[in-house]
Amino acid sequence: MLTTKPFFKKNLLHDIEKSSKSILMQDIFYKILRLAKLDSNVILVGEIGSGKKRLAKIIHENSHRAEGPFHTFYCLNIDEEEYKNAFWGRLQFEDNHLSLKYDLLEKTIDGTLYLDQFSELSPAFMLDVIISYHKGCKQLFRHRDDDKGKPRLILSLNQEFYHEILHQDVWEKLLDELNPVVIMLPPLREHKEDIPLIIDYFLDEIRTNYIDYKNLSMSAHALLACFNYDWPGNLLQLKNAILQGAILSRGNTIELRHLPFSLSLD
Ligand SMILES: Nc1ncnc2c1ncn2[C@@H]1O[C@H](COP(=O)(O)OP(=O)(O)OP(=O)(O)O)[C@@H](O)[C@H]1O
Repeated sequence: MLTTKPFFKKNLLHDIEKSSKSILMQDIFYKILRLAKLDSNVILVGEIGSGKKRLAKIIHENSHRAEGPFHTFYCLNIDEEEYKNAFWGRLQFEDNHLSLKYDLLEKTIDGTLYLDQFSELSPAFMLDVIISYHKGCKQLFRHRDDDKGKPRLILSLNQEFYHEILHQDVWEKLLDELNPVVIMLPPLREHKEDIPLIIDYFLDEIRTNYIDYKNLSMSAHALLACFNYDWPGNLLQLKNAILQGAILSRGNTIELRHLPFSLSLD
């Protein structure tokens, strides 16, 4: 299903400059918006909690698939049966005949399929998943003479794992099978200039969602500690720290003592 929606949302470029002070991040956003227009598959590489899924959604929302589904398939601890049903199709008896149903692929026709934590799979299983995806699509779209409708794949890879497989055969094979654009997402400590903006965003989210937290703010001392800390768990860790601070401050001003202890050690 093609939509008449513009590829780039109105004022999005302006929004990018507003949402990140880091040249590194702005550059990634510009790249993301350019590739969103295309149908290429994407591999997002980054540390835990660095914003891979959020970026995947931005790609989806700014593509011609925006009106279609965005579906996440979580690869951590998937059992074989679940995987087989998802990609290989399951037999179904309907209207007096047997047919193959591809639940996951059917759910994401005209949309985006996000394979979260893809690097948790063994290399052999990774290739199996991708080959099964191609086979499933071939079956599903066998009556169509083009690729329209085929879900776009976005894979998330943990940064450490990426460095491990970079020189292995499996990486070459993945590139051959997917022909992807690879985007490297920096950890938060490499775009610290965004920390005040991101904290504002999280505070605002809490103020909007919880009536008892309407007056929530953060002291300059606490903000400085957040700025000085390295955030190994990236945006996810920062988000949780702000949430903890909000609760302990009872919706008032978050002081350094309300934040996780590790911030006071820096
Ligand atoms: N630029 C941003 N501004 C505000 N919040 C953000 C930003 N990027 C990510 N987040 C939020 O930070 C949290 C972590 O982001 P996300 O889930 O996208 O990370 P991830 O890299 O996919 O995580 P994981 O490694 O656990 O799969 C989410 O709650 C997300 O909404």
